[in-house]
Amino acid sequence: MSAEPRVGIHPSQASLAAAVAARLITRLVDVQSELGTATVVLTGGSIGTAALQAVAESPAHRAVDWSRVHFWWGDERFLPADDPDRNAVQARSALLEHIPVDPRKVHEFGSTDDFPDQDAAAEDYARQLAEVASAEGTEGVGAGEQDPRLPRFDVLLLGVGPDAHIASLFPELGGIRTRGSTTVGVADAPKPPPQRVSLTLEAINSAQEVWLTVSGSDKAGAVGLALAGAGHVQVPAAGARGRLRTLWLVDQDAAEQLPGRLITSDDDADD
Ligand SMILES: O=C(O)[C@H](O)[C@@H](O)[C@H](O)[C@H](O)COP(=O)(O)O
Repeated sequence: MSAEPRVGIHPSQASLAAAVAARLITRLVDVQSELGTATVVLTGGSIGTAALQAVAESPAHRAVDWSRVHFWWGDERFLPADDPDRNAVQARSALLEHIPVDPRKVHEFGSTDDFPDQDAAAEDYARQLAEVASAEGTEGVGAGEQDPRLPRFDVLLLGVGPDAHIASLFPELGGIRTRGSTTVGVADAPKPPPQRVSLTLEAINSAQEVWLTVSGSDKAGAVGLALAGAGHVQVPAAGARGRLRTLWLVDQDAAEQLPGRLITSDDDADD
């Protein structure tokens, strides 16, 4: 089971980041009231980081019990643990250092400090995912049968590159074609640094809700192609689907080449 994409358009990058933050807070509160613990998968990139900063700045974030939120990442740059280009380092300074997280629930990808290469870091992340999944069991799972190798992802955030990559799954490369594993090491990413680790498309698509957050006219072609139904090997963003909801949250500039039938305001994105 997977959900057809819905699109919400925002006037500017700042209003998009604020809207993603407000949605995320609301979703986490809702999941916590139903299940106790909630799980979010974070993304790197400009809008992903701006949204985390907007969560930190929103007084509403106090409604979330952050000690009962699990944080995972969709991908990571394979660099030293404290490198400022790591998605996790950026997420820490944008949000995680400002809220009372439980450090045992913050699951960063391994770094060059601890692993000889990106494949070893990817294997370790798959092991961590499976371990948390087995501790979680199948209680309170949402739409569809839960993959035993993966915890329940309530919201999975993705950025989209101008080439339509998501996480570190780039067009036509090995990562986007990977089947049968939940994570993958990437050796040849066209966006620096070349060495990265990523969830696979099958892991991404196990999420209850997938939100693709996109800003800027350099992404308009990628958004247009993905929503016009392109194939996921050429246009990885086209393949991202949540089980319950697939939301494209974009700003006006990124929406320039959207197929007309998909143009709605953000208020309609949930209909
Ligand atoms: O490591 C990364 O770079 C990201 O995880 C990547 O998938 C990112 O989200 C997109 O490239 C969009 O990035 P921007 O919003 O900065 O263009």
